[in-house]
Amino acid sequence: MTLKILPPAGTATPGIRLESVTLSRGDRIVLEQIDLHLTEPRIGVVGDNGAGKSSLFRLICGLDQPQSGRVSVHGCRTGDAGERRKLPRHVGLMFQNPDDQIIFPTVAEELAFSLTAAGIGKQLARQQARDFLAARNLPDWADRAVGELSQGQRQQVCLMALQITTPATLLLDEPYSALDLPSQLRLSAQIAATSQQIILSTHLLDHVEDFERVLWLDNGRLRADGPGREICAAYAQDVRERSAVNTAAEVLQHAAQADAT
Ligand SMILES: Nc1ncnc2c1ncn2[C@@H]1O[C@H](COP(=O)(O)OP(=O)(O)OP(=O)(O)O)[C@@H](O)[C@H]1O
Repeated sequence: MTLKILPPAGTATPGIRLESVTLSRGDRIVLEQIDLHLTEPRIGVVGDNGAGKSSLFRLICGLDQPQSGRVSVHGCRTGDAGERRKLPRHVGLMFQNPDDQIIFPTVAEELAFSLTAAGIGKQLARQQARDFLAARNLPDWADRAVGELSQGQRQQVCLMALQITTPATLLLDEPYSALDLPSQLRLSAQIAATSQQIILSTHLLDHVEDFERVLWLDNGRLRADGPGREICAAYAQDVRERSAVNTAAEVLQHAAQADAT
């Protein structure tokens, strides 16, 4: 094994840095030798199922630690337990499945929890949660039971629970996957109106092809990194080519089976 000596982390450097990061789960390498410096306001992440998109997000928000390399988020090193406690001020993750994120029974309680976790007193947090909903023309959502909301509405609650504490970066893991078309358009507009840095993974390339930067993860490796339009076109072309090869192989297999019978 080659040991790589890394220079001291640039704690004053803004943005998100991954330096020679490798993450394994069991004996499987999930992300391999990833080097990234993420400073653009809108960054997309694309790649097949299992490519490592959610794993990348979990590393950035400090939920997982790499086996080698290091991650820093706006100067906060995720590998340092003391600095990790400050991470929620810098970055928030919206999980792929809202039910993995939501803890509290009502919308106001869920939003207030984000604030108390950030150090705001309970009473003030409750009031700020209600004010936040009212400012979004959703005052009647405050006492709604989260369990009675649709999947799209629960996703909206998750996004608001991140936005209310205004971390510098929002990580959105496949936020469109369960949304109908009107809800996708609503979420797109919400994202466009958000001042924070957004890093968004998706299988729906339309949602990121206008982003200035898109990362293409392929089997745990960074296959390409560049302007959204270019990377999305290259990924779509690759998918088309692979599926043409697979289809041809299936046709040959069926023909061989037919001959054998
Ligand atoms: N808890 C876990 N234990 C073991 N392996 C895991 C675990 N979570 C993810 N993996 C593996 O890590 C790899 C990357 O998974 P990840 O969820 O990051 O992919 P993804 O690109 O987000 O996929 P998808 O598009 O399906 O959400 C996969 O091979 C997956 O099987």
